[in-house]
Amino acid sequence: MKKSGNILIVDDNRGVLTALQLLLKPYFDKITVLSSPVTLPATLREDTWQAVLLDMNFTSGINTGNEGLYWLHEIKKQYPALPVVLFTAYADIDLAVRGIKEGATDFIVKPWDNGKLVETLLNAAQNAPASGKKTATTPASTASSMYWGESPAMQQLRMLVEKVAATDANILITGENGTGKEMLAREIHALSARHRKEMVSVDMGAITESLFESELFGHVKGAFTDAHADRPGKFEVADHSTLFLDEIGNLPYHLQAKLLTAIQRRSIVRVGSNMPVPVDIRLICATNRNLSEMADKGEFREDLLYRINTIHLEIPALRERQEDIIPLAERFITRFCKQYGKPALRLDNAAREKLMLHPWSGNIRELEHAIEKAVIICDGAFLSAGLFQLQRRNEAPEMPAASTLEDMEKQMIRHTLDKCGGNLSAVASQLGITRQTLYNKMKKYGL
Ligand SMILES: Nc1ncnc2c1ncn2[C@@H]1O[C@H](COP(=O)(O)OP(=O)(O)OP(=O)(O)O)[C@@H](O)[C@H]1O
Repeated sequence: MKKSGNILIVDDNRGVLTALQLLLKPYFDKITVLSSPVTLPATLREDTWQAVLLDMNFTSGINTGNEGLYWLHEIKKQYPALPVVLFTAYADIDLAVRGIKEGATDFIVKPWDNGKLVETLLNAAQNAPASGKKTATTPASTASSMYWGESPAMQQLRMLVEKVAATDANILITGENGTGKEMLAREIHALSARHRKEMVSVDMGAITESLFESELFGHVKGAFTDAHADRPGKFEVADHSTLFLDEIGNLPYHLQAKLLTAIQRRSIVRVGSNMPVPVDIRLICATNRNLSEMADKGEFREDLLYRINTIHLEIPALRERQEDIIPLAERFITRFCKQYGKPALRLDNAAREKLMLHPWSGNIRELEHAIEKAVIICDGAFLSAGLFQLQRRNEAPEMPAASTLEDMEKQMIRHTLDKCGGNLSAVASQLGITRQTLYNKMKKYGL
């Protein structure tokens, strides 16, 4: 029988550890046991793992299970795709359900049934990406810098992503502009067995109709005037990898059939050839449009929609997950402070409030840009509300558009001077700069 890779068992009862080592020996290549979770992070780094069996109650006498949940969290932060099975001494369904919500794959109640325990662990190990190769324990931080956030909607999305990333199911990602659809596609690719090859992206909104076939399916030399050599299309380039079709809702109706044929047949034919070339791709599509509504109106082929949305992931708008605004902003601040060689800046209270109240119609992209501008302009230790000139949709800009950073800074100072009736102390404080810096800048810009 083929064994199921490496398993790590954490439990503070040595008798349990010994029993499980004996029981699981025929099923796993390597069984490592830890009687304390303290060394768990280091042990995880030492090898690749297909599953972890994690006790929930470590501190004798305090059987709240919180310590188990804490360690579950720690594992999932670093290794989101690694299956974790919870092991609990009590049939504490609430706790187990909480664990499942927080990313555990399954749970086993003590005293356990041997057959069921083996089955549960083998199932979990099978769900590790890449049949249990390195991806199972590739730290999330190396996958991408995507921040999931604390909101229930994003946590739920994360759970779903961890389940489906390792499969080859076609995925449709929807969400408003700037919600992170492409970033999510990259995250899924990074968590999948296909991550060794780069994901191939195509912006369907940017492809001209005349180039559609050649871009996606390639061409052979002489197929048309400019076809000076054979050239593979994106489908072939993405062979054994992920093909990301962004803005799929912008694909004209008559071209949708051609895309459908390629997906259905799992092969393409280069323009000017009649030889089908098989392709093995995982398809992820994204759009900010409502494809079901488009299908109802006859603007999007229903059969294509059915093909591409085996799994549908909807990213909520940023305004619908307010609790994620400040943590995201703080991540961007750290990143841009490093990028622009600034000391670690912090948001002051008024700025926090302003960011929380803004509707962010441009979602995370808008927030990212707002933070970048504020970090560049800020001179003090705090990012103040005045540094965020946020514009609401359908509202005249607070200031006319500026073409360069200096223009922008000049306009921002002029605008704040007007707003504060020329009170320089108020202007300096609103902009988060010292009076001296304000004088210098006013002099520089002739204000
Ligand atoms: N969860 C996240 N954590 C950190 N940064 C994010 C996250 N989501 C999005 N971003 C950042 O926000 C910006 C927009 O993200 P992305 O391009 O993935 O959005 P999109 O939904 O595909 O946008 P569009 O609809 O315009 O194509 C990017 O710079 C990305 O780095």
